[in-house]
Amino acid sequence: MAFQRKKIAVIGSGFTGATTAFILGQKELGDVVLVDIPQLENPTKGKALDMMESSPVLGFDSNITGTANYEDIQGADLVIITAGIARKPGMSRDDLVNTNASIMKSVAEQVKTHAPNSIVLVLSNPVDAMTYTFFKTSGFPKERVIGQSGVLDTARFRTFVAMELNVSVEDVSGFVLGGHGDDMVPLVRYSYAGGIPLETLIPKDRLEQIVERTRKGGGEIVNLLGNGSAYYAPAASLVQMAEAIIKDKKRILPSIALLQGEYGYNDIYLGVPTLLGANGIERVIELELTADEKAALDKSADSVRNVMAVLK
Ligand SMILES: NC(=O)C1=CN([C@@H]2O[C@H](COP(=O)(O)OP(=O)(O)OC[C@H]3O[C@@H](n4cnc5c(N)ncnc54)[C@H](O)[C@@H]3O)[C@@H](O)[C@H]2O)C=CC1
Ligand SMILES: O=C([O-])CC(=O)C(=O)O
Repeated sequence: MAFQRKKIAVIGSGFTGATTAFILGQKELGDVVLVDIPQLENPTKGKALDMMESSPVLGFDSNITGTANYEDIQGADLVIITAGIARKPGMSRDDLVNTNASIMKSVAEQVKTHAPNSIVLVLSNPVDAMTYTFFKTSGFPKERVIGQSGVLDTARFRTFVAMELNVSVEDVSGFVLGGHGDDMVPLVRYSYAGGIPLETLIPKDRLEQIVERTRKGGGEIVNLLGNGSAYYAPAASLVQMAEAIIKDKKRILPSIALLQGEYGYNDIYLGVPTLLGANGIERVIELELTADEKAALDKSADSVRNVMAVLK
């Protein structure tokens, strides 16, 4: 049987979208269609062509094209949504809600029309509420509408722990639950370096500082950049989720998933451990939480609900 390359649409050709397209291409996960608004048609085409021209040097054969025409995403297997405004210093992610909700609704209509069978990864902030907005507008089944936060938040936690211990990041595992805001819940109890519980390797007060830095990790980059937000680590995180789906790897990764009773919550998109494979979210994994951990998760869920209330 002929090999059929996957078609991946990346909506939004800004910092995160362009970086995501470039990594997807380099990893040959499929052919990439980068989409932006008509006013940015030429720059979007230019970015895509520039990436294509790197392919002989880097040695990849994925096609990367740019467009402002949603018809070009026809039949996409995977759609990654990065469209929307990013925050600047002094803003919270929640300040983006009204602008990005209207962008998300219009993108969802286009995806529903042109890529009705796709699996969708949402990045745009505030991402828990934006994933819910896509879900409601598109009518797609919940397992095909997935938000990205936990892979990034966990990557930040792992980076800080590896820096603290001066060990390989590869040996550090972490676990972040909840909404993608400053009250996200890094679960230290489930975090290890080389299989050794972190609580036995790092003093409690230092671990608390690392947890706090993780919670505010997005803001730390916003303050350093001055005019936008993180994009290398967010793009890498999207690609890890995309790879799990495209290669049906059945990876256990944190995703923003629709909860219908899991962890005691209903009708809310929230970051939880999931199994990611060819069908999207194939399972939400429920963990036993201590009373303190559950209280922290409740607080994070309340913050997400407050943002969702603005939309209703
Ligand atoms: N969930 C997460 O972990 C993260 C979320 N983000 C969020 O991702 C979003 C994008 O961030 P950046 O790429 O840095 O912003 P950016 O401003 O560089 O790019 C956004 C792009 O979306 C485009 N766009 C707007 N409306 C569109 C539409 N209807 N169709 C197609 N494209 C459209 C804009 O023209 C712009 O090129 C922001 O909301 C940001 O807060 C960023 C990093 C991490
Ligand atoms: O902080 C932001 O606005 C972008 C984001 O979500 C992150 O980098 O975690």
